[in-house]
Amino acid sequence: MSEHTSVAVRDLEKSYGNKTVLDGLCLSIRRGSRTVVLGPNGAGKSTLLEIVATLRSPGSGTVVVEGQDVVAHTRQARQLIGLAPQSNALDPLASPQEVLDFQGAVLGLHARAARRRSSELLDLFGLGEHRRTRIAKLSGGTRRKVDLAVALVNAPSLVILDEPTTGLDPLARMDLWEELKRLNANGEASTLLISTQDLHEAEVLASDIVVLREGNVAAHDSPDVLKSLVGERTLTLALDSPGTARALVGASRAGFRAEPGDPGTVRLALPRDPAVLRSALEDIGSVAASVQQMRLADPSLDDVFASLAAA
Ligand SMILES: Nc1ncnc2c1ncn2[C@@H]1O[C@H](COP(=O)(O)OP(=O)(O)OP(=O)(O)O)[C@@H](O)[C@H]1O
Repeated sequence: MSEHTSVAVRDLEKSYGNKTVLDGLCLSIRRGSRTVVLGPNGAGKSTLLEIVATLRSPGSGTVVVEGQDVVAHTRQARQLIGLAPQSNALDPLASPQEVLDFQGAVLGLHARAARRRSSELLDLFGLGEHRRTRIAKLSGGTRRKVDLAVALVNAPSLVILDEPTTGLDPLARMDLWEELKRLNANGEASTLLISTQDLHEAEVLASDIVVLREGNVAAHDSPDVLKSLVGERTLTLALDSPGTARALVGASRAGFRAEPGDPGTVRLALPRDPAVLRSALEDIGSVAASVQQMRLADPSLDDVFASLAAA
């Protein structure tokens, strides 16, 4: 296992009855990354995360977290992991302070140390004003922050989040995404492993994306690299008349495509070759006076998902 690897998964197999969910899966999760696992329903995302989190046993294969094998050294591995489960599992009648103190006690901290850690985490998440409010009275977004705070009591090296923003409103989700990025940047959650169904969430959060398909890894790379693999960056120009657009397409040395069904526009997959790019810019320059609008579009994670996960 390299010093840059937080989680090393080798030949992981898991079946339920005769249904194979993970089929010899291999994966290295980069230390310091925000790794987001994507895949269609039933692809095995939760199963994978639960095995890494020591909540489920592998059928065969190995999972090593920060140097600790999750089967051979479950207790040691568990101490390195912070887990915020998919559904809200907190006692609705307890307060954030009580929940955090309790978690500290479960982890074996003395009362004073547990209280100190609770206070640090309440401050870190801006939960001070809610420290004595019953969980049941908190908003969904604030509860999710308490979940996260609970996951961080043991100052884990790896934080695992299964669908962290499900059920939250758009503002609460954005707030939580910012929080997660901040925690990752300041080292409180130095490696994040997150599953989601939501491509926008992946787009905002991920430094690395893993796409699962048929029990194995279909792709694992940065969002930008994955997007560049499945699609092209395109430039669309709206010109002042369909005639100018036709003339530009006809005279172009760089091979513009006309946008079907949209007269007066031309579309160019941005060339990677600098010489071709220059000639495209010269062609565009020749009709510069006619350009009304320009739009640059990147391939999206939807394109990545459609191409890799559903293939
Ligand atoms: N305890 C279990 N017993 C039997 N089958 C299970 C069990 N847990 C999961 N499965 C099945 O294993 C497959 C993978 O489930 P898993 O929850 O890991 O996928 P997922 O990618 O997280 O799905 P989703 O996106 O729907 O949450 C599914 O077909 C599911 O029905």
